[in-house]
Amino acid sequence: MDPIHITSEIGKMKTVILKRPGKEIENFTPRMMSRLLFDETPYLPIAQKEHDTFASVLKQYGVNVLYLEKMAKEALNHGGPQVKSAFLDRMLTESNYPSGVIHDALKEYLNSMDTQTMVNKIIAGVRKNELHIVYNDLASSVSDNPYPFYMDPMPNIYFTRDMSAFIGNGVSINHMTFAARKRESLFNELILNYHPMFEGQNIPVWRNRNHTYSHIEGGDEQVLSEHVIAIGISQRTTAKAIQEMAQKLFQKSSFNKVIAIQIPHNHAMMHLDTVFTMVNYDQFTMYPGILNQNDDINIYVLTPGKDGKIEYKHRTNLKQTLKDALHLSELDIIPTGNGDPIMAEREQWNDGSNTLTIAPGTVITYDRNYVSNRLLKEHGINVITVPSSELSRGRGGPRCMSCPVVRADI
Ligand SMILES: NC(=O)NCCC[C@H](N)C(=O)O
Repeated sequence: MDPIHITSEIGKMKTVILKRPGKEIENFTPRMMSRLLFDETPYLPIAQKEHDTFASVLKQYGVNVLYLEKMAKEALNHGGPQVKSAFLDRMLTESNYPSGVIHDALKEYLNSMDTQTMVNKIIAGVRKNELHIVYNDLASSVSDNPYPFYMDPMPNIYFTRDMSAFIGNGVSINHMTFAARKRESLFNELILNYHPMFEGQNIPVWRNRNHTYSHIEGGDEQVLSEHVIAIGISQRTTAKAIQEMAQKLFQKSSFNKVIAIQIPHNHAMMHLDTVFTMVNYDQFTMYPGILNQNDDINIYVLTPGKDGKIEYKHRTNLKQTLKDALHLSELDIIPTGNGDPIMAEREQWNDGSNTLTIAPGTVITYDRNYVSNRLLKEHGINVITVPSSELSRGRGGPRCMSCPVVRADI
């Protein structure tokens, strides 16, 4: 079996990568929140408890749960001192210290820790009062302002869905949109290159993180079947990135159709999976607010054309487009909040459309979205709920908090 195997969004989940929330989610102030893409200041002990419940539900259903922070440590230890040094240089460069006295001091500080503490520290952020640096050059002296951090925390990293996505037997390691999240995928790159689970396995990289003008995030990438992938054109994923990805997938994989779905560009629905997810062979959830007054939405269906070119067709009927692509005669689209405009908007905000399917027709959702959950059950879905008062403050749900590596074929 390949170390990576994702041919659907719903096949029985075998292996998943999570990140347990740590100090990073309480190492910021209300003034930093919007830049760090948070809407609140979570209470860490409860967030951890809720996350542990989420992990234990996955384990009860037979999923092998891996932790990103532990895999990063294992990759660094396996790679040895040179890999560790290069990783720190890259992380410091992307934290705006490519060289100089601050770079050197931070590197020495981080290197003095055992590897797991170092990984956790990078994620939690480094405050200025943790080390005493004597500035000896203009650039460093000028950066000596009242801002309390040398390295910002990475509070969004528990949304492991977004920094990378496993697709088929390969991976996309994502160049993310906002500065608050860009460094996160350095961990995914490290794990792919040096973790014993992946190292030396020639894993196809459908797209790497070295892009400047286009970006993509895993919340927008959904494998619908072994031939079809849906990708959101969103606040976080550009049409150019989708086109580049389609080109690579059409050349080197079994995928021959990309359904690009254009969703509104705003923080409440930053990724496709905040408004649309697949929950069974022929069932999806959808937030009705993404459709216009005629129940239309802009969809572009990309297929391989002549001479390596890509053809695309504009469509507007989501249901029919999905039925055609998945060869289904019927399709059930279950509206978030049962279509009630107030409940739909409230529950979408708290990730009511962000269901995580762990087997066909079995999903994990947040308990707080009781209207959407009830409706899912009425449509025959087996709904397992997890507590969510603190986890939801980061604007992501069960799908966002999971990065599946292996699923059984459907
Ligand atoms: N796939 C997802 O929708 N992930 C949720 C990401 C939430 C995070 N606060 C962000 O804005 O990136």
